[in-house]
Amino acid sequence: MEPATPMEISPRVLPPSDQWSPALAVPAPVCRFENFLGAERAAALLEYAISREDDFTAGTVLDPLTGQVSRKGRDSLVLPVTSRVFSAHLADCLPLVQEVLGHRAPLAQSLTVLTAHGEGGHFGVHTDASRVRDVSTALSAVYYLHRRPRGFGGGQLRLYDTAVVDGRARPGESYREIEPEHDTIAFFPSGAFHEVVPSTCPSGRFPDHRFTLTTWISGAEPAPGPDARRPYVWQWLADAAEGSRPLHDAEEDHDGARPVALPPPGPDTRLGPAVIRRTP
Ligand SMILES: O=C(O)CCC(=O)C(=O)O
Ligand SMILES: [Fe+2]
Repeated sequence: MEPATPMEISPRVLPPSDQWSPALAVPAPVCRFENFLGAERAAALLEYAISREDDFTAGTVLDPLTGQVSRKGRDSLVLPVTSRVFSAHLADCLPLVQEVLGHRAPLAQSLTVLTAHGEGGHFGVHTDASRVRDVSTALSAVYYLHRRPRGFGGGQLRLYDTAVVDGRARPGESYREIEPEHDTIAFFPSGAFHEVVPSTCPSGRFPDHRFTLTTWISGAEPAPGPDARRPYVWQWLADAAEGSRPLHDAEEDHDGARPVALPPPGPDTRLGPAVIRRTP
């Protein structure tokens, strides 16, 4: 068959205009790893989380306008933790994550909490501005754990697009949903609006909850002024998140998490841009 000749769409059909006013919907960059810790370590970590049932407390939020700590819009259990091994694994992944997300700022420290969502568990739309030093350069990472077969329903992570209209950014209405699959981790900008949709847990048993290790990764110092090299998407996300930035300069995390320094990536890191480039 002869290939069809392209037809010019006449300007009578599509008249020229100098009045374009594009409304962008920019998806938040996200990077997911499957089998992040591997079956054995993931299973051990899940059993550890379950064994600490009595130590979890109700998760809090920080009101961006008043700086008040409350439980508004959130029903999650939390337990602040640290883990040298988890931090080292994160550090090994970060060069690749930064490349995929178009992230350029240096990263130095992380805060981590274990969380559990059961029947009616949820976390309303928010940014992670209250957890990080500079929301325009920080990363959030959520590592998921659950028993199989899964004892909960729902609980997807919804990552909202940013709408940019006439150069002004605001949270969009469209979103991408991430399934909380066992032994997977999702990295995304802390300035991106996101939520945990309500979960169900028919058995009501703690081992059937939706568990996470949630981490916020920041630079050591607030990033200096506007950075000309910062990709647009990070600037837009930061602009849209501006209203959610807490006013007070908290020294303490509102769920009790403590910052720990990230180690440098290991010398025999398997996960790095160089490894990807060598792949044919
Ligand atoms: O559990 C999740 O999927 C996300 C949790 C979250 O957004 C948070 O703890 O700030
Ligand atoms: Fe969050």
